[in-house]
Amino acid sequence: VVGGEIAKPHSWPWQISLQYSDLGTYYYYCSGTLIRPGWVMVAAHCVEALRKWTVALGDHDIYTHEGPEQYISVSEVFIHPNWNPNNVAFGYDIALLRLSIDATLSSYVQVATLPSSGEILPYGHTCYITGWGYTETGGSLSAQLKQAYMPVVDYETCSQKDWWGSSVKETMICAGGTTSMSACHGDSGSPLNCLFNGKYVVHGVTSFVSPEGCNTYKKPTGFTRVSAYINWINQIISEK
Ligand SMILES: CC(C)C[C@H](NC(=O)C(F)(F)F)C(=O)N[C@@H](C)C(=O)Nc1ccc(C(F)(F)F)cc1
Repeated sequence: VVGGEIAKPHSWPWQISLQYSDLGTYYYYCSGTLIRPGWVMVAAHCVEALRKWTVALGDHDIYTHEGPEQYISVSEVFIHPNWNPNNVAFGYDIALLRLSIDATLSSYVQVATLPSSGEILPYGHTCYITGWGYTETGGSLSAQLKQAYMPVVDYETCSQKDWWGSSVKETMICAGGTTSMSACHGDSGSPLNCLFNGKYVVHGVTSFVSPEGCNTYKKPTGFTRVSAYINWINQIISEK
């Protein structure tokens, strides 16, 4: 997350970090959102590699063990069938991870609220991106969870040719792009938390930033629009 500030610890209790272990060492890889006690929503581009994934819940500083963390292994990965690893512009950058056991819910670990199917946010709607990704293009991960205000940019604006043009689809959400805040590498899969009647609803899954740099003018961060995938999510969760 470029810009913004360090989040108040555990104020985004559905935020998870996706780690993989290699010879006993854990590596932070991506972020995600707890959507059921036994299910996590991430970006498809995070889980293409066949790895032993572990989800860390109740985390704030990814490098120190502070107490409330739960580490749960992933038993199955469901990548959206239409995801094309060679073209993030097609969309479908969403995947679901089945946890080997259900997370224990507490004030540190909560399930996110998802939007209703087809819900579209208006231009300027208040959202926050949260994540441990790079704090600058070419920088490094943030040890502590960060948050940044990212107002929604509607499809009409975001698909203009000097913005993302035809690379953005209606199954995506654009946010930021004219402020000093953006997602950055490592924020992949992070939730876009949008205020609705005083509650935060997770409307986006962090998908892409400009190859020219994370916070590029008129290249807002691209998110998978969760409300376009509610039926798929419910189908996977109910039958598995
Ligand atoms: C691995 C990538 C698919 C996603 C990767 N995502 C991220 O770094 C994050 F954290 F913002 F989610 C990214 O944006 N990487 C940059 C370097 C990139 O490739 N951006 C990008 C590429 C193509 C388009 C296209 F095709 F849609 F125009 C848009 C952005």
